[in-house]
Amino acid sequence: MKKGDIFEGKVIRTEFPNKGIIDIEGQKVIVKNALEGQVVRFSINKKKRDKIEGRLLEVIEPSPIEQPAACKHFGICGGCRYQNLSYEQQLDLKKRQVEELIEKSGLSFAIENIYGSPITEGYRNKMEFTFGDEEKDGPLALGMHKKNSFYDIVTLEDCRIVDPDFNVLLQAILKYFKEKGETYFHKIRHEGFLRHLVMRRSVKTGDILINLVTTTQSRLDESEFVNMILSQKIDGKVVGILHTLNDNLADVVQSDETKTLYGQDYFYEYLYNMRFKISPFSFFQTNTLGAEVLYDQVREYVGETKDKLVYDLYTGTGTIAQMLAPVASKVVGVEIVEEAVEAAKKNAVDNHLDNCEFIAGDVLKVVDNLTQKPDILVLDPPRDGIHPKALRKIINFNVDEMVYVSCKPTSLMRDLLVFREAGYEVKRCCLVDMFPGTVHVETVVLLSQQKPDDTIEIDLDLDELDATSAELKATYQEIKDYVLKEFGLKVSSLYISQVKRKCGIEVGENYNLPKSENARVPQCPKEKEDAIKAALKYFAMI
Ligand SMILES: C[S@@+](CC[C@H](N)C(=O)[O-])C[C@H]1O[C@@H](n2cnc3c(N)ncnc32)[C@H](O)[C@@H]1O
Repeated sequence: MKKGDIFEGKVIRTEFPNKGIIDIEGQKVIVKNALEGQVVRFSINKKKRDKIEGRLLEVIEPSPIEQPAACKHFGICGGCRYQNLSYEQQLDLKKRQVEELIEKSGLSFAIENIYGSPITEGYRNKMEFTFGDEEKDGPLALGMHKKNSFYDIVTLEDCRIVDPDFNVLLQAILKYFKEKGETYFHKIRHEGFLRHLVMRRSVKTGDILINLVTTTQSRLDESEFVNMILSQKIDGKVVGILHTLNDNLADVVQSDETKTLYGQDYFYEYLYNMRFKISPFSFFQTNTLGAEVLYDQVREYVGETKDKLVYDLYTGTGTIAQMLAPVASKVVGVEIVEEAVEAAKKNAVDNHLDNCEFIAGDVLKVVDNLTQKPDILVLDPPRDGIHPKALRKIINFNVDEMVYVSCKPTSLMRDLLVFREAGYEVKRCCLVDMFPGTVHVETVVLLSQQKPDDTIEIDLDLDELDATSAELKATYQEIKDYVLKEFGLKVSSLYISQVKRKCGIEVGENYNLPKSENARVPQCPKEKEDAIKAALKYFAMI
């Protein structure tokens, strides 16, 4: 098998996020965007020692789980990859993908559930559209990057995941600039005017904030642009029109200067009847109704907060912090975007919360100054996860429990391995699908520090436990002694019981039952599990 060779094969599974796996002559080939069950033609485009990648050329046979996509741009637009699956199939696939990642990472915990988004279309409250051309030197386009393309843009006439108002406004703005013969900013030549169009809309009020991002290479007729937008027939209400000037070379929305052309430079969104002021550059969950599902899970995993000090690291506009504040002693939020911190402070005042503190800065540095040990930590970092040095400092807080919210399962797994090294185990985990139609999924985990006294509340009557088991060959003490001698590890009876059950050895019904409903049941770490399994093998029990 060499670069350029063409093959046909059936996709055996789709790994996170959208990697089709095909077995060719016993070798695993990764073909991006190929869906499990499809028969595809592909060419080999990368071959490294342990990794072969193919480029999808054609779907020869559809997958039995596929259905016609509702979106007319599906297959061309690089935005959504799972529009051709029923919502149930999407949820099932995302759950299986994360389960596979857990196993591949050598971690062992179960996903309790995957919670779906309350709405699966028009759920996005924010979208960043890009100006460009549909193909080289084609007419002006405004929309999303085409699938696998860095340059070409597909003009979106009817994007299914944004509010219909966005589609109307997008068309009107594109028409306006086309008629003016305006240019888009060319990423190679660094010439041109139009860069991005960012729209945000409150799901609860219908208020819309529009931000046009351009270079300074041309001039915008501000009042004409504003009047054109205000004359559009939409359901919501445009409350602010902004113009951001950005002459940076990087293809991201950032600001050298932002002018308010009309109305205000913020809007409000509501979560749990609390009001949040959202400014143009501050983070806010893009699926408002989905965010409430996500935060319900965060709240459940955080548990009892009465009289407790909570740190909400990577707090954005302070949503999680303010959701927990009414039932906590104090909440401290840390966020790198100053504008978001200002909004968070204002939000806390508006929501009549006087026990929230928000600190602007990098978590990596700010935690050095947080001398008080929190009772609970909530972590909701950006896609790349937690900076390794920040992770160390977070572990040094030595809290009993942490809730980690992640929008990228692969970076979460990397961070969980570090937490495990430091003695934290995943006690609970669930997924929340905030992004229907796309490959993304949000993961929430509850991490618990394993301590010897965690076992105090466990009801263990060892005599009763296995006395009836025909397979009983070694006592718990003999297993413990063996593991200590051979592996230098101390293991509890609870862990032995857990591993025995995993290995299919009958144990008494009473083992591992906590006395109270809220009692924590620590799970045997992988290293100890392996050692116990070795002992069970030694005593010929498995
Ligand atoms: C996934 S968002 C979570 C925000 C918030 N928890 C929410 O649910 O709306 C991650 C946030 O972390 C912020 N951030 C990124 N890097 C950071 C850093 N090094 N220190 C502090 N905040 C950071 C981002 O600006 C963003 O607001």
